[in-house]
Amino acid sequence: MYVKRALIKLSGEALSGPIGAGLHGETLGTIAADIAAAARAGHEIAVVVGGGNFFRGVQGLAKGLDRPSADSIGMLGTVMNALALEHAIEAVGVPARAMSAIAMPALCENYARRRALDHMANGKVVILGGGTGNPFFTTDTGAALRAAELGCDALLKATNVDGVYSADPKLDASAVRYESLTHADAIRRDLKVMDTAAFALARDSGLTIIVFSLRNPGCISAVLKGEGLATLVTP
Ligand SMILES: Nc1ncnc2c1ncn2[C@@H]1O[C@H](COP(=O)(O)OP(=O)(O)OP(=O)(O)O)[C@@H](O)[C@H]1O
Ligand SMILES: O=c1ccn([C@@H]2O[C@H](COP(=O)(O)O)[C@@H](O)[C@H]2O)c(=O)[nH]1
Repeated sequence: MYVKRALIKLSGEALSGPIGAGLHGETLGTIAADIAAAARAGHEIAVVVGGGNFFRGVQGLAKGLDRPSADSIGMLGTVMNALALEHAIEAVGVPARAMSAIAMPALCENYARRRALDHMANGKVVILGGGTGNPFFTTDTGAALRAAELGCDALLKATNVDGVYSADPKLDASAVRYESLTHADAIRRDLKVMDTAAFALARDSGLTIIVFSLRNPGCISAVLKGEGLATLVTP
């Protein structure tokens, strides 16, 4: 499917490239160039960034933090990624605006739906940090929420696997890849590529999810044109 207005959920872990944690400059540059090319080609783009390359709430729980504190640290990690991506996209000549669900006005704009829509209409790539702004959620759910409220044509989940499998392909070599499935299938089979809340919100909003790997340069532009290897999760 051709996607004019897209919400791209970018895995934080993918931004760490071969170093496995934090930010890998070359990987960040490659992804930013791909997003910039898509914006130049006329796609309206909002990006929700994950934070797995810096911190996930579960890591904090293991250190004895309570869930809200641990999740707050995780959300801060996503804002760090948003600022890095904003800079990398602007460095290749496309205007971008980082917006945070948690107010930190010295660093970036607060997220506001109408303002984000204005930026997109004016050709800016909007990068959304802070997830939903609430603990007990993930950036996948944040991505489904923003995709619905910004009227996006699809949610692109850009990650480190090339689609949705019958089980986690990193843990089960016999897992079978789906070309397409429904949100209800994904929830019923408890497929962990996204959390259940994200699948349910996408289902209730009639939002198609496209899951694909970030491994190949140019993959985001290709998927937006309806090309490339991906799994479609449809209503
Ligand atoms: N059924 C499945 N099909 C495909 N991938 C699956 C499945 N079950 C679990 N996974 C795993 O889901 C992961 C995708 O999550 P991703 O890396 O995008 O994490 P995230 O939490 O959304 O982002 P971050 O890296 O920022 O934490 C893959 O690493 C993959 O191994
Ligand atoms: O709405 C949200 C989004 C995220 N968090 C916390 O941030 C980390 C990193 O996000 P990922 O989706 O795993 O990339 C997550 O583990 C949560 O701890 C949040 O609290 N609320």
